[in-house]
Amino acid sequence: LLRWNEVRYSKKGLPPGTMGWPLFGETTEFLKQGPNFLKTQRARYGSFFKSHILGCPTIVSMDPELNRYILMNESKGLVPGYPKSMLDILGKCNIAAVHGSTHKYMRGALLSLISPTLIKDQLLPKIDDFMRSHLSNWENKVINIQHKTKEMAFLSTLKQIAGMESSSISNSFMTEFFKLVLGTLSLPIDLPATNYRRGFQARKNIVNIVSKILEERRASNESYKDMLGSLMGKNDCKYKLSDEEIIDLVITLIYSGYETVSTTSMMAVKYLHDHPKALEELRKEHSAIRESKNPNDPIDYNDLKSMKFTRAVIFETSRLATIVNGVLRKTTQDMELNGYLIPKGWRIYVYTREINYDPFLYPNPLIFNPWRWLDKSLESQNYFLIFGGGTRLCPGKELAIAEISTFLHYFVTRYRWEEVGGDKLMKFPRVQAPNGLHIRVSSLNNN
Ligand code: HEM
Repeated sequence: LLRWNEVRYSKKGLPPGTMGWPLFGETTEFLKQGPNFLKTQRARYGSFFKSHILGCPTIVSMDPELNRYILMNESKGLVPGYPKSMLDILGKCNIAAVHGSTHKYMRGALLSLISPTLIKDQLLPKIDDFMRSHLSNWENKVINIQHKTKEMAFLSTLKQIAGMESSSISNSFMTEFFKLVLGTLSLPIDLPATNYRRGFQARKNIVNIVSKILEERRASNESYKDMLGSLMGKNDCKYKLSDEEIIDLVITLIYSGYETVSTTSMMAVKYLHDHPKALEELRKEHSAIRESKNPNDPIDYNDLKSMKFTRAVIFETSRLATIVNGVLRKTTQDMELNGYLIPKGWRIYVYTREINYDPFLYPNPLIFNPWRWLDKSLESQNYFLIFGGGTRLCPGKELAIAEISTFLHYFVTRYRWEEVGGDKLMKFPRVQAPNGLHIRVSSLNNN
């Protein structure tokens, strides 16, 4: 069977590599050995090789320059190639499902909600208000920081979208959203009790919740200063979206920022715990900001811009933990890439993980060293792909930094913490603590 499968994919012009077993390909090796499997294949076949993973013939590209080229050239037929379960559940107007002019329009609508001016005037005050109360009364408790950061990422975004505080609606929305996330990461098997079926049902429930909010708002004639308010704005909004598009945009916003922001926050807590010098420097930055204010004054935009070391901690955490291993594209036509012929419909795994550990780009790459990012030019290098690149460069980058920075502000100025210990951390295929990451928290002022 192995041989037959290799012959089947031995078309002239394809990149080197192996295809594994019919149907399953090399998925087991990929999931079990993760990055090591890809590194071994690279050692054998170079930085551009073929494989068959997660149900699809796939080209793995690990070359930084080629990766950038692929991300810049969507118009040549290199469109997002996310799995079916993800696209089904996130909706057909979801940003990853649309291309060309529709993508431009949806992206424009999204960017209009998170511009620097809006972050400054509307979003940051909401984020501050949320973090201030979310991070209260943690002292003298054992906290599962993974759970808390997940709640935080979801509820803080919901507040920005619909001005919603913790309530029965936001809690049922959160329960449904967690099911939706699991569904997008599952195999698309539509049978009762599968995560896929549950995720799909959760989507329907979320559509109902948001539709109801839209109806109520239309009936009330009030104007709302939040993202939904802008999207529904009749005359002053440049982007006119249907209800279906508004709902899919809401799901896009929550989904894209959820795991990225929560996991980066959790891993920052982990790395800061393990590196007291970095924690001391970070605390110094935040204490100085706090001392210049009254206890109830919020963090403002100038404070945020002054948090140079915090920004460095966020980048170093994203780099070292590799929260995003890479992004997926697929070919819409047969095409030539890097001197090879790639058939239509093949997936391309733009694998960026190894760049993060390249000793020439990041000396001592396995050491947590936020100071390296104080050299601002590192952030604008061509190989910096932590937030993607090209036409789909993460539009939420600065918003994510605002959220994580505000979280860290209240966390390090209010508390000290130690790990309870023994919690397992997985780095691949997703960064997560399967049984939670537990910390014992005490008040900073009690010592
Ligand atoms: C540390 C936090 C974050 C990281 C590391 C991150 C990373 C990324 C990456 C790598 C991509 C490129 C995906 C691709 O090319 O297929 C991306 C796209 C995207 N991100 Fe983020 N992201 C973060 C936070 C956020 C937040 C808070 C939002 C909310 C607004 C967001 C919204 C999006 C959207 C909508 C896209 C798709 C853009 C498009 O297709 O045009 N991200 N992000």
